[in-house]
Amino acid sequence: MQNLEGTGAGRSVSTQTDSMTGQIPRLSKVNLFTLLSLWMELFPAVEGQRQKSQEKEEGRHGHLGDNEEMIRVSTDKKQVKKTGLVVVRDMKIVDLHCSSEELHAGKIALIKHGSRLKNCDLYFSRKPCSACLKMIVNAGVNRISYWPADPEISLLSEASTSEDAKLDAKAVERLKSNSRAHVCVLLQPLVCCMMQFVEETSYKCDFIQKMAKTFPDTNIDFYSKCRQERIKEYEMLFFISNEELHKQMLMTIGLENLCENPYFSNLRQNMKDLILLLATVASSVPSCKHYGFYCDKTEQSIGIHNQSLPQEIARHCMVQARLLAYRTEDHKIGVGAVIWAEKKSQNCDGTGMMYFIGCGYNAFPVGSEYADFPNMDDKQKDREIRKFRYIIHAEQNALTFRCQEIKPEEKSMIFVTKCPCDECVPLIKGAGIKQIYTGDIDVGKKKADISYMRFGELEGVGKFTWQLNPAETCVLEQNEPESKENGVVRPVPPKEDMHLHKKLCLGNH
Ligand SMILES: O=c1ccn([C@H]2C[C@H](O)[C@@H](COP(=O)(O)OP(=O)(O)OP(=O)(O)O)O2)c(=O)[nH]1
Repeated sequence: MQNLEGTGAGRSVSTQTDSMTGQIPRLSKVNLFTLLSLWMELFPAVEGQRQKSQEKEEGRHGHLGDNEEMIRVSTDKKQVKKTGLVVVRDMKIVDLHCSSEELHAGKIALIKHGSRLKNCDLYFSRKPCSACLKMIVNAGVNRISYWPADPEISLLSEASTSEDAKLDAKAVERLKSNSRAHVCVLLQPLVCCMMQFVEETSYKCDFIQKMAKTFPDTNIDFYSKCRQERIKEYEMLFFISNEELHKQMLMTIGLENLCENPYFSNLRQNMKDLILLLATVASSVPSCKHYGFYCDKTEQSIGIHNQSLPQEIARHCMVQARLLAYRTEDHKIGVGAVIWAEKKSQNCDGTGMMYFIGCGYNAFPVGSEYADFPNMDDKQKDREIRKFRYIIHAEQNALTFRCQEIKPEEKSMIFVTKCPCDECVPLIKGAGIKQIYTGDIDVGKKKADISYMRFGELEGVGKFTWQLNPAETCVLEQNEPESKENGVVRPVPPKEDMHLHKKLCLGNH
C-alpha cells in the first residue's frame, strides 16, 4: 500500500499538460478511492458463487414450496444492491472488497479486519445499510464516505419494500448522528484538463495501441463504441437521471444540504465527471472476445500457475492498475500496479477466491518534496539529472507497501500497466509472484538508464500479455506469413480476417 500523496498520469502525452505549469493533471486521492469503490462494485460475478446461490435457491424452493419465502428471497435480492468498498489506512489502500450474494461489503470488511478497522477510512460505492454501519462504527472507523446515489438498501425498489428501505435509512441516520465516525460524501471536482488527459492517455495506452497494430483502422471506432456503452451502463448504475428523484433520495438519506443549488448541480456534475472518467479508463482495456491476456504459445503448460484468470477478472484488475497510474509523480508517464492472490478455497468476499495484496504507482520516495529529485528523461544529455535513479516503480511500491504476505503455495498475480523493466523483473520473481499480466509494447527496448530486455527471457513466472486470442492466431497462421514487432514474432491477420475483425464484438462487461 503506497502513500497516495503526490501527482498522476497515463502514457506519455504532450498536448494535455497544464499550460501554466507544464505538468500533467493528476487524480486526487479522494477521487481515486471513490472510483475504486465504484469499480469494485463492478467486480465480475464469480461463477461458482452464482451457481451455488442458484442451486441453493432452487433447493429452497423445491423443499419448502413456500410462496412467501420465494417472494422474500427474490425481493431481498433486488432490494440489496451490490456494493464496492475500499479500506484506507493513513491514506493507503489496505483492502478492496465487493459484496457477495450472502454478505454485504461492510460485513465482509468486518469479518476480515475486525478491530483493525479502527481509525480506517472506508469508501463505499453506496450508502451502507444499518446492519453494516452499526458494526463498522462499533469497530472504531474514522470516516465513512459513500457515493450519493441509491443506497445499499435500495430506495428505488418496489413499493412493497420501500417501507423497510426508509426505515433502514432512518436507522442509518441515527447511527450516523450518534457515532464518532464522520459519515460523509467525498467527491472532488476534477483538476483542469483531467478529463481530456484521461481520454487521450486511455486511447493511446498500450492496450489500445496493440489492438490498433493488429487491426489497423478499427481501434478508433472500437474504443469509442466501447466507451459509449460503458458510459450508458455506468450512468444507469451510478446516476439518477431524474433530478427530482435524486433530490428526494438525498433528502431521505440525510443529505438535504445538497439539495439546493448550486450544491445540487455541482454534486451532479462531479458525479457525472467521475462516471465518465471511469468509463473512459475501463474502455482502455476493452472487453473483447478477440483480445485478452494470454501466454505466448511456447510458454503454455498445464501447471496451475500457468492457468490464466478468466479474462473479465484479469481485465478488471488491469483497469484498477490503470486508475492508480493517474496518481503518478513522473511528469511523463504514469504506471500502476496491483497485486492479487488466489486462495485455495472461496472467500466470503464477492471476489471469490481472489484477495488483495497491495498496489502502487511510480513516484519519488515517500516524503520527498516537489523539487527534491530530477524529473528528466533520457533525452536529457546530462545523465545526472535524469529521473531513473530516483523514481520508485509501480511494482516496487506495490511490493514495498503491500498489506499481505505473498504465500509461496498460493497463486499470486501482479497486473502492471507497462511491461516490467529489467529492475523490476527479478524483484517480481524473487517476491514469489506466480503470474504477470501486462502489455508487451516495450519488450526488448534498451535505453541508457532503463531497459526492458529481461521480461522476454523470464522463466518460472507465468507471463500473460495483452494479445490476440491464440485460438484465433492459429486460424490466422494457417494462411499468412509472420511479421516482427518489437522483436517478437507476430502473425499478420489475413485481409479477410481483418475485415471480419472490423466488427469486433464487445463481450459482456
Ligand atoms: O516496470 C516499470 C518500468 C517503468 N516504470 C516507470 C518508471 C518511470 O517513472 C517510467 C519510465 O518509463 P519509460 O521507460 O517509458 O521512460 P520515459 O523516459 O518516461 O519515456 P520514453 O518511452 O519516451 O523513453 O516508468 C515503472 O513504474 N515500472
